[in-house]
Formats: sequence, C-alpha cells, structure tokens
Amino acid sequence: MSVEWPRPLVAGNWKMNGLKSSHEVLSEIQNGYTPGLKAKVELVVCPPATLVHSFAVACVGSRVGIGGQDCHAKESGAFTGDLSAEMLADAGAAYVIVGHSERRQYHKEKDADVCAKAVAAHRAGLAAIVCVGETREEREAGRTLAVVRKQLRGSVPVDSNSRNLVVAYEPVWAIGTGLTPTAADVAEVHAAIREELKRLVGKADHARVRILYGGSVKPSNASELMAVENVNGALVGGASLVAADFLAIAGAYLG
Ligand SMILES: O=C(CO)COP(=O)(O)O
Repeated sequence: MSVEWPRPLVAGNWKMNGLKSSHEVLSEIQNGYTPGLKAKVELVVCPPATLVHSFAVACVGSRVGIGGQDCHAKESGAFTGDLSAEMLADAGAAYVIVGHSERRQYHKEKDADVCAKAVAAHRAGLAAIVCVGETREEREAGRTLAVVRKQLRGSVPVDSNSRNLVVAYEPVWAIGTGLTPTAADVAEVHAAIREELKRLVGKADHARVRILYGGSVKPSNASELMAVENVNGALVGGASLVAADFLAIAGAYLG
C-alpha cells in the first residue's frame, strides 16, 4: 500500500514583527496562494499574538492557515502576560510553534516545558510545531544528532500523530545568520529525526509526520533544501515577512 503524504508545509514565523499595516503583506500572500500552489503545499503564517485573530478572520476562504508562536501549558489562570493554547484556538489559530530556540534561550524553556506546551496545543485541538536544533558549539563538538534526539524525546508528547505534530529542525547557528547546513548535513539530521519519530509516534504514522527545515531559508536556497530526503517543508523567519519571498520559497514545490 502506498503511503499518501499530507502536503508539505511552509510556515512563516514572523517573530516580534507585524502591525495592523501588515495586513497588506498577508493579502499579498493570499493573492499569491494560487490553486496550483494550494494543491502542492500548505501555507501557514504565525504572526505576533496581537494579529492572530484578525489574520485568521482575513484568511477564511483563502486557506492560508494561522499559527501562534508560543502558548502556556495551562488553560487559564493567574499567568500575567501569557496566552493559552485554547485562546489561540479561540482566536482562529490551527497551529502553534513550541520550543523555538529563541524561547529556549531567552525564556529558559527546557524540553519538559516544551512538551507541556505541546500537550496543551493538542488539548486545544491545535497542531504543535515542535522546534529542535543544535548550537554552533554542539555541532562543532560532534553532538548534533545526540542533542536533537534528546530534545525530541523530551519535547514530543506521547499522544502525537501526523495531524497534531510537526517537527522543525532549526540549527541555532543558522537562524538569521545567512548560514545553512549542507544538504548532506540536513539529510543526516532529518533521517535521525524520522528514526526517532518511529519510536515516539509509532510505526503506523511516523512516516507522515512533517519535518520542516528552518534557518536562513530564502528563495535562492529553497529548492535545494526542500529537495532533501525527509524535508517536508520549511519554517521561515525573515524571508516570510516579504510576501514575494515567502511565496517563492513555497514555489519550490511547483518544481
Ligand atoms: O527562526 C526561524 C524560523 O522559526 C528562522 O529564521 P530565519 O529564516 O530568519 O533564519
């Protein structure tokens, strides 16, 4: 029996960028999401929380999905400034990024915290985009695979399946630097992630979990990176803020 894959996923992580005026960028993305592109690739935009609801409302009909960039593990309570997965779902999000390296670095999030957030995402009916990736020091010490495997084992909830889990491999040293690993390096890490998923998600479904590559993805390198085995899409930072660049990256799937 042949495995029917879900479409690859190209997600834009806008980080702390975006004001009301950014609706213009969203409109350009929607206009460029043609039926031909829709047939080949799923597009998701993860704006700052202030824009999640209005973006979700604007996207009804265009099928561009909306995601949050983080969530709290609890459903509600005295957590000033935080946002629950249920609130993101209520605002119209279908995805939430958890465990981004900027959260791990600046907010000291550990694997257990990331896992609790992914559990919350599932509880709220969201798909969790779980981020993993090594630092430059870890790569230079030859520890990349060990680090990524450990992060996965600690961060992926037991109830995960190919509909509620996406994994994003983002080498920390490649984020916002213009540097990318070689295609062979990406292939090696993604193969290790796939193998690990076999244990975490189960034999029946692990092959359908999408594994995204993230870190300095641009229109100029998207085709090469998206062609690597076990790369099922991209998590795009800077280039996702420019509609033409984001669409060109997704366009890598038009062949
Ligand atoms: O962190 C990233 C996406 O989550 C990648 O950022 P850049 O594409 O800007 O390198």
